[in-house]
Amino acid sequence: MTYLQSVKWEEDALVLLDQRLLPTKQEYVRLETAEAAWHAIKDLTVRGAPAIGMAAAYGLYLGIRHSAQETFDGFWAEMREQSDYLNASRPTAVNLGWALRRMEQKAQEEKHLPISELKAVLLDEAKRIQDSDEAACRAIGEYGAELLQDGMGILTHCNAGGLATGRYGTALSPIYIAAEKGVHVKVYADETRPVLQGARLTAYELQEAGIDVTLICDNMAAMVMKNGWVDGVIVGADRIAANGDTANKIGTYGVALLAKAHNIPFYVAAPLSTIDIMTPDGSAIPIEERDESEITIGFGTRTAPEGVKVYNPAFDVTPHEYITGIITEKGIIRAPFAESIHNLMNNE
Ligand SMILES: CSC[C@@H](O)[C@@H](O)C(=O)COP(=O)(O)O
Repeated sequence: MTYLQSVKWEEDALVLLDQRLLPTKQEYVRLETAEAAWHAIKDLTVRGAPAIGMAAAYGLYLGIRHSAQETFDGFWAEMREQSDYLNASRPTAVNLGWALRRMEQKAQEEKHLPISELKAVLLDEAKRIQDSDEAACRAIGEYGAELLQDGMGILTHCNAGGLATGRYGTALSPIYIAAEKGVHVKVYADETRPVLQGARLTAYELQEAGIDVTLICDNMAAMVMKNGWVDGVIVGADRIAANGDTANKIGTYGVALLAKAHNIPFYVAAPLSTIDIMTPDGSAIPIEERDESEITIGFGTRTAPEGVKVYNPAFDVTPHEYITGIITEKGIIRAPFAESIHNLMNNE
């Protein structure tokens, strides 16, 4: 399988695959400041919840690596400021805040170190966040692959594949791992309006990996299900509330309703870092609204009248009652989700 790494630490800089350019161009951008990382997260150069978390962790290191502070208190004040700044780049994916908190916790644990050594420890922590995320994605794939059988049709929405994280991704990981074991499914990839992560990224990476993929417009999912071509849905997540309600790319809720209507199991695949036990239910998940130009001038051509009112939420929330199971690196959890999530997170 072709493996395009979307987040790398290379020669003292954060290096990101520019996901806005795929599938026609593969270009990496080199970022050396927290401001550059903030903009890359905001403008979707790097995207997908876990990758946003990794980029933020490296971004925080970039923000403090030249700090002239000599005491921990001074350094900590600067670090908190940079962390709050990066945390404000996008509101929905909880992995962003999760990764920043993990960096802060590391700084507190190692506060006795001289500042120069503490900086090195923080860079190591960012690398560890990336490594543990990639391992979690592989484990998600192992659990999820058990749900798949040769010849099944699987529908997915947005990009929660290797381009959203490491080699395997979250929602696509079961498909890749199953293929490694000789179990081949047929994937239907929703193109995912407005910015087409499904078309540009999911269809691209599955095709590169030699997986049978068929691209459909979002509004074709019902027909494809009615035709009997879909045996299961697997999507990623940007934030999962304590009761299992799940925020994912806009359109996911509609897919879940369709799956329910057609009696098709609907799975969410996500690492534990995407579960936010501080958010009681979906109504408390902040939903990012993005610029109207994503809809009116999507790809360089104006497709709507000047001045038309536009509503552009980037995510929606699927209530837990439409979710068959959540595939995590610790196994598949099922209803009652509040209880399953509580048990899972308290055993961590
Ligand atoms: C792996 S993140 C979950 C995805 O399914 C999806 O919602 C996503 O990639 C997030 O969207 P994006 O706005 O591209 O960052």
